[in-house]
Amino acid sequence: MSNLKILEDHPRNLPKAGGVDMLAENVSTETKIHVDKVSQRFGQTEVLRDVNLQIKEGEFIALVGMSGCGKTTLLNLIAGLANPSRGQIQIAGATVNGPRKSTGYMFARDALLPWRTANDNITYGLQLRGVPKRIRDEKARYWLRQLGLEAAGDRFRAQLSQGMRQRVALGRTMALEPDVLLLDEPFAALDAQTKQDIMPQFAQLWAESGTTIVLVTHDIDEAIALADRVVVMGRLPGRIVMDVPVPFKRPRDVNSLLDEADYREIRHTVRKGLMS
Ligand SMILES: Nc1ncnc2c1ncn2[C@@H]1O[C@H](COP(=O)(O)OP(=O)(O)OP(=O)(O)O)[C@@H](O)[C@H]1O
Repeated sequence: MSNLKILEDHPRNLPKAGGVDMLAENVSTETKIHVDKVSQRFGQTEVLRDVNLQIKEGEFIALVGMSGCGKTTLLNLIAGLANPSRGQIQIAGATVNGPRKSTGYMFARDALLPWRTANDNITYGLQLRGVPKRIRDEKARYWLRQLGLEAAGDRFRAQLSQGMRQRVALGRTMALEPDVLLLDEPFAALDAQTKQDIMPQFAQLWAESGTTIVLVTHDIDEAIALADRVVVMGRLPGRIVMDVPVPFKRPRDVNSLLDEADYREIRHTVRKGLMS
Protein backbone atom coordinates (compact mmCIF):
# COMPACT_ATOMS: atom_id res chain seq x y z
CA MET A 1 0.00 0.00 0.00
CA SER A 2 1.22 3.48 -0.74
CA ASN A 3 2.45 5.54 2.17
CA LEU A 4 1.08 8.50 0.33
CA LYS A 5 -2.60 8.83 0.75
CA ILE A 6 -3.41 11.63 -1.59
CA LEU A 7 -6.97 11.82 -0.76
CA GLU A 8 -8.98 11.23 -3.86
CA ASP A 9 -12.42 12.49 -4.68
CA HIS A 10 -14.83 10.96 -2.32
CA PRO A 11 -18.60 10.91 -2.67
CA ARG A 12 -18.92 12.49 0.75
CA ASN A 13 -16.67 15.28 -0.41
CA LEU A 14 -18.91 16.49 -3.20
CA PRO A 15 -20.23 20.03 -2.85
CA LYS A 16 -23.33 20.14 -0.75
CA ALA A 17 -26.55 21.65 -1.93
CA GLY A 18 -26.66 25.20 -0.67
CA GLY A 19 -22.88 25.60 -0.74
CA VAL A 20 -20.20 24.94 1.82
CA ASP A 21 -20.79 25.30 5.53
CA MET A 22 -19.79 28.68 6.82
CA LEU A 23 -17.11 29.20 9.43
CA ALA A 24 -18.06 30.06 12.95
CA GLU A 25 -18.11 33.79 13.60
CA ASN A 26 -14.98 33.87 15.73
CA VAL A 27 -12.84 32.16 13.10
CA SER A 28 -10.56 34.45 11.14
CA THR A 29 -10.92 34.37 7.36
CA GLU A 30 -7.27 33.41 7.04
CA THR A 31 -7.90 30.24 9.06
CA LYS A 32 -7.20 27.26 6.81
CA ILE A 33 -7.82 24.43 9.25
CA HIS A 34 -10.26 24.77 12.12
CA VAL A 35 -10.51 21.93 14.60
CA ASP A 36 -13.58 22.82 16.62
CA LYS A 37 -14.23 21.05 19.96
CA VAL A 38 -13.30 17.69 18.53
CA SER A 39 -13.59 14.55 20.64
CA GLN A 40 -12.99 10.99 19.50
CA ARG A 41 -13.88 7.71 21.14
CA PHE A 42 -12.94 4.21 20.15
CA GLY A 43 -15.36 1.99 22.08
CA GLN A 44 -14.93 2.82 25.76
CA THR A 45 -11.71 4.73 25.20
CA GLU A 46 -11.81 8.47 24.84
CA VAL A 47 -8.79 9.27 22.69
CA LEU A 48 -9.34 12.98 22.04
CA ARG A 49 -11.23 15.38 24.26
CA ASP A 50 -12.39 18.82 23.20
CA VAL A 51 -9.52 19.58 20.87
CA ASN A 52 -9.54 23.13 19.51
CA LEU A 53 -6.98 24.28 17.02
CA GLN A 54 -6.85 26.97 14.38
CA ILE A 55 -4.17 26.92 11.73
CA LYS A 56 -3.70 29.82 9.35
CA GLU A 57 -3.26 29.54 5.62
CA GLY A 58 0.40 28.78 4.88
CA GLU A 59 1.24 28.11 8.53
CA PHE A 60 3.49 25.26 9.63
CA ILE A 61 2.38 23.51 12.83
CA ALA A 62 4.29 20.77 14.63
CA LEU A 63 2.18 18.49 16.79
CA VAL A 64 4.09 16.75 19.57
CA GLY A 65 2.95 14.46 22.36
CA MET A 66 3.72 11.23 24.14
CA SER A 67 3.22 7.99 22.26
CA GLY A 68 -0.45 7.03 22.11
CA CYS A 69 -1.83 10.48 23.02
CA GLY A 70 -3.88 10.73 19.83
CA LYS A 71 -1.70 12.63 17.34
CA THR A 72 -2.30 10.27 14.41
CA THR A 73 -5.98 10.10 15.32
CA LEU A 74 -6.19 13.88 15.03
CA LEU A 75 -4.29 13.83 11.74
CA ASN A 76 -6.65 11.16 10.36
CA LEU A 77 -9.63 13.30 11.32
CA ILE A 78 -8.15 16.35 9.57
CA ALA A 79 -7.51 14.11 6.56
CA GLY A 80 -11.17 13.06 6.58
CA LEU A 81 -10.28 9.38 7.00
CA ALA A 82 -12.67 9.20 9.95
CA ASN A 83 -15.34 11.40 11.44
CA PRO A 84 -15.02 12.77 14.98
CA SER A 85 -17.41 11.48 17.66
CA ARG A 86 -18.10 15.12 18.59
CA GLY A 87 -17.19 18.49 17.13
CA GLN A 88 -16.15 19.23 13.60
CA ILE A 89 -13.22 20.09 11.39
CA GLN A 90 -13.29 22.66 8.63
CA ILE A 91 -10.75 23.25 5.92
CA ALA A 92 -11.01 26.49 3.97
CA GLY A 93 -14.48 26.98 5.40
CA ALA A 94 -15.87 23.59 4.35
CA THR A 95 -16.65 20.86 6.85
CA VAL A 96 -14.45 17.81 6.36
CA ASN A 97 -16.73 14.83 5.81
CA GLY A 98 -14.34 12.62 3.89
CA PRO A 99 -11.01 12.68 2.08
CA ARG A 100 -10.28 15.86 0.22
CA LYS A 101 -8.52 16.00 -3.13
CA SER A 102 -6.06 18.72 -2.21
CA THR A 103 -4.99 17.30 1.14
CA GLY A 104 -1.71 15.35 0.98
CA TYR A 105 -0.76 12.78 3.64
CA MET A 106 2.67 11.26 4.06
CA PHE A 107 3.84 8.69 6.59
CA ALA A 108 7.08 7.79 8.35
CA ARG A 109 7.96 4.85 6.12
CA ASP A 110 7.94 5.32 2.43
CA ALA A 111 6.19 2.68 0.39
CA LEU A 112 7.31 3.54 -3.09
CA LEU A 113 6.03 1.17 -5.73
CA PRO A 114 9.04 -1.11 -6.26
CA TRP A 115 8.34 -1.71 -9.94
CA ARG A 116 8.32 1.98 -10.77
CA THR A 117 11.35 4.25 -11.03
CA ALA A 118 11.77 7.33 -8.82
CA ASN A 119 10.48 9.39 -11.74
CA ASP A 120 7.41 7.20 -12.15
CA ASN A 121 6.73 7.09 -8.43
CA ILE A 122 6.64 10.88 -8.39
CA THR A 123 4.18 10.91 -11.26
CA TYR A 124 2.01 8.10 -9.89
CA GLY A 125 -0.67 10.27 -8.27
CA LEU A 126 -0.75 12.54 -11.31
CA GLN A 127 -1.28 9.53 -13.57
CA LEU A 128 -4.17 8.36 -11.38
CA ARG A 129 -5.71 11.77 -11.93
CA GLY A 130 -5.34 11.50 -15.70
CA VAL A 131 -2.69 14.23 -16.08
CA PRO A 132 -1.10 13.91 -19.56
CA LYS A 133 2.34 12.29 -19.75
CA ARG A 134 4.13 15.40 -21.00
CA ILE A 135 3.00 17.41 -17.97
CA ARG A 136 3.70 14.50 -15.62
CA ASP A 137 7.27 14.25 -16.89
CA GLU A 138 7.76 17.98 -16.59
CA LYS A 139 6.59 17.90 -12.97
CA ALA A 140 8.75 14.88 -12.18
CA ARG A 141 11.81 16.67 -13.59
CA TYR A 142 10.99 19.72 -11.51
CA TRP A 143 10.60 17.77 -8.27
CA LEU A 144 13.63 15.58 -8.87
CA ARG A 145 15.65 18.78 -9.29
CA GLN A 146 14.09 20.44 -6.22
CA LEU A 147 14.90 17.43 -4.10
CA GLY A 148 18.44 16.93 -5.39
CA LEU A 149 17.54 13.68 -7.11
CA GLU A 150 18.30 14.58 -10.76
CA ALA A 151 20.60 11.62 -11.15
CA ALA A 152 18.20 9.16 -9.55
CA GLY A 153 15.13 9.50 -11.75
CA ASP A 154 15.65 6.12 -13.42
CA ARG A 155 16.42 4.20 -10.26
CA PHE A 156 14.04 1.74 -8.68
CA ARG A 157 13.19 1.66 -4.97
CA ALA A 158 15.82 -0.99 -4.15
CA GLN A 159 18.48 1.26 -5.68
CA LEU A 160 17.64 4.23 -3.48
CA SER A 161 18.79 4.98 0.07
CA GLN A 162 16.18 5.52 2.78
CA GLY A 163 16.74 9.28 2.61
CA MET A 164 16.28 9.25 -1.17
CA ARG A 165 13.09 7.19 -0.83
CA GLN A 166 11.68 9.72 1.61
CA ARG A 167 12.53 12.51 -0.80
CA VAL A 168 10.83 10.68 -3.66
CA ALA A 169 7.77 10.14 -1.45
CA LEU A 170 7.82 13.85 -0.67
CA GLY A 171 8.11 14.64 -4.38
CA ARG A 172 5.13 12.41 -5.06
CA THR A 173 3.12 14.30 -2.45
CA MET A 174 4.25 17.75 -3.55
CA ALA A 175 3.70 17.03 -7.26
CA LEU A 176 -0.02 16.96 -6.54
CA GLU A 177 0.29 20.50 -5.21
CA PRO A 178 -1.68 19.96 -2.01
CA ASP A 179 -2.85 23.08 -0.20
CA VAL A 180 -2.83 21.12 3.08
CA LEU A 181 -0.06 18.68 3.86
CA LEU A 182 -0.28 16.23 6.76
CA LEU A 183 2.98 14.57 7.72
CA ASP A 184 3.15 11.74 10.24
CA GLU A 185 6.77 11.51 11.34
CA PRO A 186 8.12 11.73 7.79
CA PHE A 187 11.74 11.91 8.94
CA ALA A 188 11.59 9.29 11.70
CA ALA A 189 13.19 6.54 9.62
CA LEU A 190 16.18 8.68 8.67
CA ASP A 191 19.58 8.76 10.31
CA ALA A 192 20.56 12.02 12.05
CA GLN A 193 22.78 13.26 9.22
CA THR A 194 20.27 12.59 6.44
CA LYS A 195 17.61 14.24 8.54
CA GLN A 196 19.79 17.32 8.96
CA ASP A 197 20.30 17.45 5.20
CA ILE A 198 16.64 17.05 4.33
CA MET A 199 15.06 19.38 6.87
CA PRO A 200 16.34 22.72 5.50
CA GLN A 201 15.53 21.57 2.00
CA PHE A 202 12.03 20.71 3.12
CA ALA A 203 11.62 24.04 4.97
CA GLN A 204 12.62 25.82 1.77
CA LEU A 205 10.07 23.85 -0.29
CA TRP A 206 7.37 24.72 2.20
CA ALA A 207 8.30 28.42 2.16
CA GLU A 208 8.03 28.48 -1.64
CA SER A 209 4.81 26.49 -1.86
CA GLY A 210 2.68 28.29 0.72
CA THR A 211 1.20 24.95 1.80
CA THR A 212 -0.42 24.68 5.22
CA ILE A 213 1.39 21.92 7.10
CA VAL A 214 0.66 19.79 10.15
CA LEU A 215 3.71 17.75 11.09
CA VAL A 216 3.52 15.05 13.77
CA THR A 217 6.87 14.36 15.34
CA HIS A 218 8.46 12.97 18.50
CA ASP A 219 11.52 15.11 17.96
CA ILE A 220 11.30 18.48 19.76
CA ASP A 221 14.33 19.87 17.93
CA GLU A 222 12.79 18.96 14.59
CA ALA A 223 9.54 20.64 15.66
CA ILE A 224 11.31 23.86 16.69
CA ALA A 225 13.55 23.87 13.62
CA LEU A 226 10.63 23.62 11.21
CA ALA A 227 7.42 24.98 12.67
CA ASP A 228 5.80 28.36 13.29
CA ARG A 229 4.08 26.89 16.35
CA VAL A 230 4.68 23.78 18.41
CA VAL A 231 1.36 22.39 19.61
CA VAL A 232 1.72 20.03 22.56
CA MET A 233 -0.81 17.30 23.29
CA GLY A 234 -1.24 15.88 26.79
CA ARG A 235 -1.72 12.25 27.69
CA LEU A 236 -4.98 10.39 27.04
CA PRO A 237 -7.54 11.59 26.54
CA GLY A 238 -5.53 13.69 24.09
CA ARG A 239 -6.06 17.42 24.40
CA ILE A 240 -3.99 20.43 23.59
CA VAL A 241 -2.07 21.58 26.65
CA MET A 242 0.25 24.11 25.07
CA ASP A 243 0.65 26.14 21.91
CA VAL A 244 4.16 27.58 21.69
CA PRO A 245 5.07 30.13 18.99
CA VAL A 246 8.56 29.71 17.52
CA PRO A 247 10.04 33.18 17.00
CA PHE A 248 13.22 32.34 15.06
CA LYS A 249 13.80 33.82 11.61
CA ARG A 250 14.10 31.57 8.58
CA PRO A 251 16.07 29.94 7.16
CA ARG A 252 16.94 28.38 10.51
CA ASP A 253 20.25 26.80 11.23
CA VAL A 254 19.56 24.16 13.87
CA ASN A 255 23.17 23.95 15.01
CA SER A 256 23.44 27.64 15.80
CA LEU A 257 19.96 27.69 17.36
CA LEU A 258 21.10 25.13 19.92
CA ASP A 259 23.28 27.80 21.56
CA GLU A 260 20.50 30.36 21.94
CA ALA A 261 18.88 30.88 25.32
CA ASP A 262 15.44 31.35 23.71
CA TYR A 263 15.80 28.01 22.00
CA ARG A 264 16.63 26.25 25.24
CA GLU A 265 13.69 27.93 26.94
CA ILE A 266 11.22 26.85 24.24
CA ARG A 267 12.61 23.35 24.39
CA HIS A 268 12.22 23.27 28.17
CA THR A 269 8.65 24.60 27.96
CA VAL A 270 7.65 21.98 25.39
CA ARG A 271 9.20 19.19 27.45
CA LYS A 272 7.24 20.32 30.49
CA GLY A 273 4.07 20.35 28.39
CA LEU A 274 4.74 16.77 27.28
CA MET A 275 4.76 15.62 30.90
CA SER A 276 1.36 17.14 31.71
N1 LIG B 1 -9.13 2.59 15.11
C1 LIG B 1 -8.86 2.48 16.41
N2 LIG B 1 -9.58 1.69 17.23
C2 LIG B 1 -9.31 1.61 18.55
N3 LIG B 1 -8.33 2.31 19.16
C3 LIG B 1 -7.58 3.10 18.40
C4 LIG B 1 -7.80 3.24 16.99
N4 LIG B 1 -6.88 4.14 16.51
C5 LIG B 1 -6.14 4.52 17.57
N5 LIG B 1 -6.55 3.92 18.70
C6 LIG B 1 -6.02 4.13 20.05
O1 LIG B 1 -6.03 5.53 20.26
C7 LIG B 1 -4.89 5.93 21.01
C8 LIG B 1 -4.17 7.03 20.24
O2 LIG B 1 -3.57 6.47 19.08
P1 LIG B 1 -2.76 7.36 18.05
O3 LIG B 1 -2.19 6.46 17.02
O4 LIG B 1 -3.60 8.48 17.61
O5 LIG B 1 -1.59 7.94 18.98
P2 LIG B 1 -0.26 8.69 18.60
O6 LIG B 1 -0.16 9.85 19.53
O7 LIG B 1 -0.20 8.99 17.16
O8 LIG B 1 0.82 7.60 18.97
P3 LIG B 1 2.32 7.37 18.44
O9 LIG B 1 3.08 8.61 18.80
O10 LIG B 1 2.78 6.18 19.22
O11 LIG B 1 2.25 7.14 16.98
C9 LIG B 1 -4.08 4.69 21.25
O12 LIG B 1 -4.38 4.22 22.54
C10 LIG B 1 -4.56 3.73 20.20
O13 LIG B 1 -4.45 2.41 20.64
